[in-house]
Amino acid sequence: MGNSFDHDLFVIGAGSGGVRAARVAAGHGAKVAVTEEFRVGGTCVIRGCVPKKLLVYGAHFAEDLQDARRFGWDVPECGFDWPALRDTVQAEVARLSGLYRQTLDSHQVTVLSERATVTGPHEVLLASGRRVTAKVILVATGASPVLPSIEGAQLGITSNEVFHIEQLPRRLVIAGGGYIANEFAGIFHAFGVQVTLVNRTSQILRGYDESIRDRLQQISLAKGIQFRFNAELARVEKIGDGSLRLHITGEDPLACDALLFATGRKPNTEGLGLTEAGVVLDDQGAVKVDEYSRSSVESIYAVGDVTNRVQLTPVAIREGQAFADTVFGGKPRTVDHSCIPSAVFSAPPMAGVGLTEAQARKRYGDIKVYTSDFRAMKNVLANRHERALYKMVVDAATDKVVGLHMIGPDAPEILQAAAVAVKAGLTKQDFDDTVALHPSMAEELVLMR
Ligand SMILES: Cc1cc2nc3c(=O)[nH]c(=O)nc-3n(C[C@H](O)[C@H](O)[C@H](O)COP(=O)(O)OP(=O)(O)OC[C@H]3O[C@@H](n4cnc5c(N)ncnc54)[C@H](O)[C@@H]3O)c2cc1C
Ligand SMILES: NC(=O)c1ccc[n+]([C@@H]2O[C@H](COP(=O)([O-])OP(=O)(O)OC[C@H]3O[C@@H](n4cnc5c(N)ncnc54)[C@H](O)[C@@H]3O)[C@@H](O)[C@H]2O)c1
Repeated sequence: MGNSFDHDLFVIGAGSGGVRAARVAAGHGAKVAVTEEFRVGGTCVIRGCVPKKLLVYGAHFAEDLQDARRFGWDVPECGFDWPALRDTVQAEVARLSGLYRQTLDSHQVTVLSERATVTGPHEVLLASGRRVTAKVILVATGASPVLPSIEGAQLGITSNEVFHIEQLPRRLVIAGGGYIANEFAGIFHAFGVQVTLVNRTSQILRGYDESIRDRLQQISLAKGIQFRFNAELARVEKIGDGSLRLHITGEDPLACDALLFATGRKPNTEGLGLTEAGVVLDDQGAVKVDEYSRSSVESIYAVGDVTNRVQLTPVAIREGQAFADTVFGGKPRTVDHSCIPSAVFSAPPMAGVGLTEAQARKRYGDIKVYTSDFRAMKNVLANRHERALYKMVVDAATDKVVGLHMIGPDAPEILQAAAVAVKAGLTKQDFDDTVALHPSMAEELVLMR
C-alpha cells in the first residue's frame, strides 16, 4: 500500500482485538505499528479471562479435596496459600504476554509501549511527544471498570487490582451482580473468605435465563455466600482498625475488610481525542461503528470493548480479524453477532446460547421448553446436594432450538459444542435423533422431555 504515511495501520491497544488485527493486517502485507500503554495482551490475558479462569481452577480444589475422601482418598487437612496461587498465576500471565509480544514481532509489527491519543484522521500523538501518521487508525482500547460516584469509592478495588491483593480478606463485599461479581464470589468463597454480594437490583445476572440464574443464587446461598438485594451503596468509610464500613441506603451498615466493585465497564475513549477528530461516540462513550467496524471518520476504525457491542474476547478477536481482512486483505467480512455463546465461571459455572425463555416467548409467542434437573453422578457419590439444570427453548412452529441454557459442572465445555447445533439452526428432533453418550452430563441434551 504505497502512501506517504509512516504506517499503513496504527493500532491503539494491544489487547484481544488489537493484537489480532495488527498480526493479520501485517500478514496481508501492511506496514503496521501497535502501541500499548500497559501490558501486551490486554484485559483478557493480563487481568481478565485468563487469570480469572486460573483462579477458578485453583478455587475448585476446595471442593475436590473434600469430595476426594468420599472416593476413598485419605486427604489430610489442607491449607490454602493465596500468595502461592497469586504468584504462579502472575507468572503464567507474564509468559502469555511474552508470547503475544513474540507473535507481533515475528509478523514484523512495530510494538510501542506508550499511551497514544488521536490528533486527526491520520495522526496519533504518543505520550513521548512523537507524532505518527497512518493511512488507517484502529482504536482497540478496550474498557475499564466503572466505580459508582459515592463518597469513599476509592477505598474499594476493582478487577484490575483483585489479582494482586497481598492477603485474603476475612470478609469481602462485592458490589454488583453481573459476571465479575458472581465469578469472584465463587472464587473467594472457596478460599475461605466470607463473601457478601451487594446488588442494587433484585436479581443477579440480568440477561441470563431466569431459571438458570435462580439456580446459581440458590446454590450460592446454600454454600454460604450472602446476598443483599435492592441495596444501594451510599458511602464507604474506613474505620479505626483498618476495616471498612459500607453504608447502604435504608439498611444497616455492613462491615468488611475489602470491597470489590464489579459494577460494569465503560469504553476507554476518555481523553483519546476521538470526538475532536470527528469520531462520533454513543451516549455510553462507545465508538459508533458500521458493520465493518468503521467509525464516522473514514480512516478510523474500532473493534472490541471500546465499541460496546458484546464485551467478550472471542468477539473482539473476530472483529479484529474481519477488520484486517476487509481493509488490508481485500476480503470484506462482517461479524455475525447473533447466537454468541457465553459463560459465567461461577461455582458451578453457567453457560448459554441464543434466546432465554422470556426472550423467546416474546419473539415467537408459541414456544416449548424442555428441562433436565439432575444431580451429576459425581456429586451424588460425593454427597454434594447441588443440582444441575439444563433448559432447551424451542420454537413450536418450526421445532428449531432457539436457546440453550445450563448450569452445572463443566457447563461451558458442554455448551460450546452444543452451540454449534443451535447456531446451525438444528431442531429438537435432531437432538433427539442423536444417541446419548453414556454416562455423561452432556447426554441430558439429547434426552430432554
Ligand atoms: C475480570 C474480567 C474477566 C473477564 N472474563 C472473560 C471471559 O471469561 N471470557 C470472555 O470472553 N471475556 C471476558 N472478559 C472480557 C474480555 O476481557 C474483553 O472483552 C476483551 O479483553 C476485550 O478486548 P479488547 O481488545 O476490546 O480490549 P482489551 O483487551 O481491554 O485491550 C485494550 C488495550 O488497550 C490499551 N489501551 C487503552 N487505551 C490506550 C491508549 N490510549 N494508548 C495505548 N494503549 C491503550 C489497554 O491498556 C489494553 O491493554 C473479562 C473481563 C474482565 C475485566
Ligand atoms: N465469563 C465472561 O465471559 C466474563 C467475565 C467477566 C466479565 N465479562 C465481560 O465484562 C463485562 C463487565 O463485567 P461486570 O460484571 O463488571 O458487568 P455486568 O454488566 O455483568 O454487571 C454489572 C453489575 O453492576 C451493577 N451496577 C451497575 N452500576 C452500579 C452502581 N452504580 N451501583 C451498584 N451496582 C451497579 C449492575 O446492576 C450489574 O449487576 C461483562 O459485561 C462481560 O461482557 C465477561
